[in-house]
Amino acid sequence: MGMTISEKILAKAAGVEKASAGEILWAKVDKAMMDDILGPRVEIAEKLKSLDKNIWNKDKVVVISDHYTPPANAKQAEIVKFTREWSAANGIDNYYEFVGPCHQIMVENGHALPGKVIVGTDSHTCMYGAMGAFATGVGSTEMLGVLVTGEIWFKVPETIKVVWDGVLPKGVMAKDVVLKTIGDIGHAGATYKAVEHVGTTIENMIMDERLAISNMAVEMGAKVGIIPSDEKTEAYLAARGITDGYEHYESDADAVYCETRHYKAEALEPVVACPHEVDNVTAIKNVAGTVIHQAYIGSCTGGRYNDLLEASKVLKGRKIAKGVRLLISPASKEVWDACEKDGILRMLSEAGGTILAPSCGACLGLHSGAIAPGEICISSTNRNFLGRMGSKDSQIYLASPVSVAAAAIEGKIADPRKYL
Ligand SMILES: CC(C)[C@H](C(=O)O)[C@@H](O)C(=O)O
Ligand code: SF4
Repeated sequence: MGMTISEKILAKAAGVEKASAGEILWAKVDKAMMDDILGPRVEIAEKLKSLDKNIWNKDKVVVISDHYTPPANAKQAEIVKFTREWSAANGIDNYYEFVGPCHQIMVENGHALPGKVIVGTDSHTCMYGAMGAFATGVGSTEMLGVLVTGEIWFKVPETIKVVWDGVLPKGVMAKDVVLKTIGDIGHAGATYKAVEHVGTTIENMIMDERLAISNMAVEMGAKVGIIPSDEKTEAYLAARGITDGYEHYESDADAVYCETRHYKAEALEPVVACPHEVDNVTAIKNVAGTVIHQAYIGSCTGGRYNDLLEASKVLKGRKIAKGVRLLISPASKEVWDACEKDGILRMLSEAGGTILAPSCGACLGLHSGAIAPGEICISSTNRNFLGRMGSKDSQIYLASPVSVAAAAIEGKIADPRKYL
């Protein structure tokens, strides 16, 4: 009986020949990521000191201040200062701040490589599954164990295989693919499972699109959301000067899956996740005309170069509706710079968009872009829980960047395909 990609990566990390779903094993961690909100807080630092232990391998630790940058108040500034100083005092060279959400920074800087085991103090660490890594979010206490031992235990997850074949229609993006998948599997339907995304639709996706898919694995309860790495992954890494130090894995033809789902890309139309659950998914045509007050394009889910590029194609030569706010937060400084160089930010701004700093910001209502009571926001982010982006008396529709852009033009939820 063959192995799935997850079983293979975990077997390698545990130093064993074979691993099967359900087994418990201790895996060596290749990279440990901590963000400013759940990372090296005072408790972790105090505990580490009291254990009088050193960090197992400082080169394998990455710390990123992203949820509280730019700080909205003194408290947030203090947390960023503590995170910065803790990282310096502990010899963590891989420290980043004010450059955007942690997951985009991890991928852009080559900290998420194929075949690796990566854990992070953020639930969307699963995003690196798009690079062919076994990557998952952990709590601060588990991270403390990793910092000291360099290892963590896993129950090898069963795998759900999700096959998307065919060519996506114009105006339909990876975000529609993953929302449709989550809508069908349910927000807890993949709890503690690995979801493996394969098929010609996925193979033909650029990395920016694959990252959006793996980013949302946790929104169906999954441990990881893996896409087998390939020549596109290699090219993405080579463009960043990384040509070795990783290995490709793919599932065996006779690997065992607990479930397999098949989808035809041509049948997919633009969808939204309606308030207040990510799996409350329906076709845009069923909610078209819903008035919106804010349109948001940003976050580690939907703020990448391709997201802003596709949104700019919808908005090119057009203006957003009077009374609507279109906020755009590039997923990183690198994305900002590239979009500025290519005139994309200018185009979005001329359409009436407001460009915000690369940050977690509005995605979880921490600062720039929070929404008021009674307001409705359509957003390219990954969560629409009650109060997620601000007031508990507001509503969030999750959609692709082109659907967000179309809604900004009309001031109400609209099908993006008419603008392309
Ligand atoms: C870190 C934490 C506050 C949270 C997560 O773990 O995902 C946040 O990033 C989010 O998107 O809800
Ligand atoms: S951008 Fe949003 S989803 Fe991503 S890490 Fe930040 S808060 Fe979490």
